[in-house]
This record gives sequence, C-alpha cells and structure tokens, in this order.
Amino acid sequence: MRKKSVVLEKKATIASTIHEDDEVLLEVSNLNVHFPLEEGILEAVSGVDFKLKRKKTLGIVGESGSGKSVATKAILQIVESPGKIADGDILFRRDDQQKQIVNIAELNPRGKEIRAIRGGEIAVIFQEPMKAFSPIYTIGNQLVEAILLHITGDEKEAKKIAIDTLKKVGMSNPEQRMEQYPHELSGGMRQRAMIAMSLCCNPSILIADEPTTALDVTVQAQVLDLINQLKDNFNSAVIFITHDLGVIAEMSDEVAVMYLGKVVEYTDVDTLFFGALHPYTQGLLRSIPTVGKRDEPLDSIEGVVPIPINLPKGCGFYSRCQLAEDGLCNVVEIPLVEVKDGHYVRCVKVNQNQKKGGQNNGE
Ligand SMILES: Nc1ncnc2c1ncn2[C@@H]1O[C@H](COP(=O)(O)OP(=O)(O)OP(=O)(O)O)[C@@H](O)[C@H]1O
Repeated sequence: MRKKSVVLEKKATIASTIHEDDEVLLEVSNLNVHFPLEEGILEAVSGVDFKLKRKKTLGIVGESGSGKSVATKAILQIVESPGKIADGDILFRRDDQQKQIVNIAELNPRGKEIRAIRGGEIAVIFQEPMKAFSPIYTIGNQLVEAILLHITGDEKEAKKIAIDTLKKVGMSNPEQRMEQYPHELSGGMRQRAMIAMSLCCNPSILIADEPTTALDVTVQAQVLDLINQLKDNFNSAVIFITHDLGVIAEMSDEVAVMYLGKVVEYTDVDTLFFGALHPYTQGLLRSIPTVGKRDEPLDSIEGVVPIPINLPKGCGFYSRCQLAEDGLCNVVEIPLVEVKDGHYVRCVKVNQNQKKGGQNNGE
C-alpha cells in the first residue's frame, strides 16, 4: 500500500527570548539526554524545549518514564552515569552582578561554575527528603554548611539565616530543630527542612520533583502553599514535576506535557484544562477523578510508556492513541507546532484538524 504523504511543518521551537527579556531565567532548547546501554541508546529526553520566567511556575506532567526527572537533572548536570547530555542548550541567567547567561549544557559537571549554581542558584526538592540529608549531621549543620558555601563566610550570620529560613517554612522551635538529626523529625517536618535547605540560599530557580507524593493530604496542601508563597517572597521561579493534574492546576502558570522523552503539548494552565488538543493530554484529563463521575469507572490510557530504545518512526504515542492512523502518524518524526499563540502541540491529526478549522475532541 502506498503511504500517504505527510507534509512536515517547520518545527516551532519555543522562541528564544532570554537575551532580550530579563524576566526569562532559564531557556532549554533541543535538549537530548541519552543513556548508552548494551541494548542500544536509550533516548530519555529527546528534543525538549521550554522556558521559565521569574515568579512563574512551569508544571511538567506525564506518566512514569516520560523523561521528566532526567530533563530536570540535566539542568543541574546531575544525570546519572552512563547518561549524558547528547545535544541542546540550557541557557541560565546567573544571579551575579553581570546577570550573565551561561549554557549549563556546556559546563563541566564537576566544575566550579556548576557547583556554585547547583544548590545555590538552582535548588531541588526531591520526593524523598532522606535523600537530601546526611543521617550523620544535624539539620542545623547541613543548612549552615550550604549557606557558608553559597552565601556568606560568616558562621554566625549563616546560623541566623538557617534559623530564619526554618521559621519561614513553618518549623516550630527552629533553634531546637537545628540540633536535631533528620531521623528525629516527622515526615512533614523533614519535608519542610528540605524545603528550607533548598531555599536558604535564595535560589533563582526551585525544582520540585514530586515533592508531596510521600506526604499525607493535609501536609501536602501546606507544602504546596509554602512553595507558592516562597516563590513570591524570593522572586524566584519554580519547575514543578508531578503525575498529578490536580496539583498542576493548583501550582502552574504554564504546563509542559511530556511523553516518551518529548514535550507533546505546551501551553498555559487554563488552555490545558479547557482546550487541550493532544490525544495524550486529553487521555490524562479524562483519567482525573471528579465528583460528578463518582459512580462511573475512570477512563485510563491503556498500555504503558514504552522504553525509548530503537523506537519506530513517527509519533511515540502511536501504539496507544485512539486517533492513530497508519501511514500518517507512523511515518516521520512529528514536529511540535504552534497551533495558537503560545500553544504548542505535537500531533499530525491535530494539525490537520486545525487547518480545516475543526476541533480535535480525541474521540
Ligand atoms: N540511570 C538510568 N539508567 C538508564 N535509564 C534511565 C536512568 N534513569 C532514567 N532512565 C530512563 O529514562 C527514561 C526517563 O526516565 P525519567 O526518570 O526521567 O522518567 P519520569 O517521567 O521522571 O518518571 P517518574 O515519574 O517515574 O520519575 C525512562 O525510560 C527511564 O527508564
């Protein structure tokens, strides 16, 4: 059978503005992160673009294995071996006097410059706080050490900053907490201590990787509130990684939906919830429990995210997509296309529909 011809759109990379707009703190373009394995090259992140503005939160959502964590680890140059940044730029506006823009992708992962950025100008909150702390030092020791490294050489001042930050994250008796070891704190308190650790150096960017998954619902709400307040107080920006679209709705200004190492939809949060176009995003939205649908079974997207080694040509979502069309979707690499101002979608069917002036309802 003759394959239908596919007209390739010009790839719409998310326009570069970091050199003109001071509010843009980070601009990631065409990021590729590969793990060379015995079975072949695992393409964990493949041509990812996004940007981050001061006081804004970018939500990154997608199922397990879609590349969210690896993409953000690349921003800190902490991708585990044998993984490496194979291509792309990670332009970051430094918080020094010149506000110089550096390309993190080109820095030596063990060099002085990335060590000054990591934990200082760009900080991370992990899902599991025990990972961030050493069990053999007190919380106070660890906070003070980070502040001495990034902010001041004066130990007294560093201690004062540590106590103030613990207060800001809602820790009761901060002086006493300084003397405690991580295992002596409850889960919620440990999470707060880790947020304090991330914020004590006034980072320009805070990366929160599933920061509330291990917490109960009440503490979850407090932690989310805290991240929002602190973003405003510290004039910083947040990258929020989660599986949970409810959390995305609450936290994000813009959202990147990732699937199989690629951004498949990128837009502002309202458009995501009221005008998502990619069949994968629509599937994720249909799987959110709602009060009105209490007695109906929840929709779920059948199958799992494949392992990104030796992938077939075409759309990565092809094998699970309700709209998949042989000869159209599985022929060439599908580009990310700007369908409306600031709304980018990686789907041939959506592009066809948009041209006809129709809407893709994902049926
Ligand atoms: N250290 C590693 N070695 C080999 N492959 C890896 C490694 N870390 C991640 N990967 C692979 O890279 C791809 C992306 O993984 P990543 O952890 O970024 O996904 P994720 O979207 O963050 O998932 P989760 O929500 O479960 O954290 C997956 O196929 C994963 O198996």
